[in-house]
Amino acid sequence: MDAETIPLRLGTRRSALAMAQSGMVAAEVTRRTGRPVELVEITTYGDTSREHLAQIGGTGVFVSALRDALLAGRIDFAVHSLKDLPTADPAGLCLAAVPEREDVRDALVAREGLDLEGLTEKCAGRAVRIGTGSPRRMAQLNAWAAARGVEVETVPIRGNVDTRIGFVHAGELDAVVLATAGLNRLGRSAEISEHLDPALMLPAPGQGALALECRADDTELAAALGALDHAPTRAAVVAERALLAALEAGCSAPVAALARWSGERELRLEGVVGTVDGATLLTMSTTGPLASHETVERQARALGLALAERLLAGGAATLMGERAR
Ligand SMILES: NCc1[nH]cc(CCC(=O)O)c1CC(=O)O
Repeated sequence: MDAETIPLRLGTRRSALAMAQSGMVAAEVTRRTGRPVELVEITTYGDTSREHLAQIGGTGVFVSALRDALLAGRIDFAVHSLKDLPTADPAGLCLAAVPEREDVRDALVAREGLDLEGLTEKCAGRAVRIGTGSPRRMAQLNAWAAARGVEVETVPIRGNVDTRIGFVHAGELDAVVLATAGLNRLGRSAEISEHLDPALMLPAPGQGALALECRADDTELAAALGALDHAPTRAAVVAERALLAALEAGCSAPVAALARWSGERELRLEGVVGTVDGATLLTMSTTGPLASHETVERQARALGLALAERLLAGGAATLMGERAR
């Protein structure tokens, strides 16, 4: 067989979201490179464990089995949700492409299609029960509730999108919070009752973006996959992840970050660090007019670092430390 017609093996988790994401990327790789792509299912610890994510150590549980398969040569490339990727660069692998980002916002899926306001009215006299296991979402929901003088009880849940939304249909929860991007990719955007404004709920670093990873020595494939790269998205997630890395926070810490372009050379980065109970939220932002004499990625990273330093000077480490007590 001709090298060009041997299918590329794309490793994917078996969850509906992972399959949807991998299927979309596979089609796009074929469209842009002419290479056929076959999906190879990989089971990760994050899929089999029933423990809460925070308890099994957070970062990387969805990712490491795919990386092992890559390094062992069982697959040629993998698609990850960027927000699930640990910030450390893995030895022997390269980030071949960051495709254009989906909607970055979190979404509320609530009973009777209500929004947050509507829920608080509906549940007058008792706490609104909202399912999420994410310390970042808990912190911001609790802060919102405190500012409004309403009662919200966050309920830790895990499981795939179906399971989570099922708690609402079963009447066990009033709502759940999920990433809009995931729901859109699953064709379930009609179930969203409110897109949460980033001013209320700043998303996780990398949310809505995907990462295509292959072996670093597979330079030909890396170059081919590069056709899917979207430079503005890559710069934005580089800034967000630089902030996360500098705070030394994993996905189990209440940290949010979002970089948005406002013009061709202006990247605005916003970060939130808080306590899970929402009693304190530290929100800061910075805007980088990016110079043309230096690479965008380098400057995006510097932006993330600078904002992290300001957050740390403002007490971010203490706030994150309070989470552990
Ligand atoms: N932590 C799980 C995870 N990783 C990526 C997404 C959604 C897709 C994305 O953000 O790109 C989700 C589910 C969720 O947060 O609702």
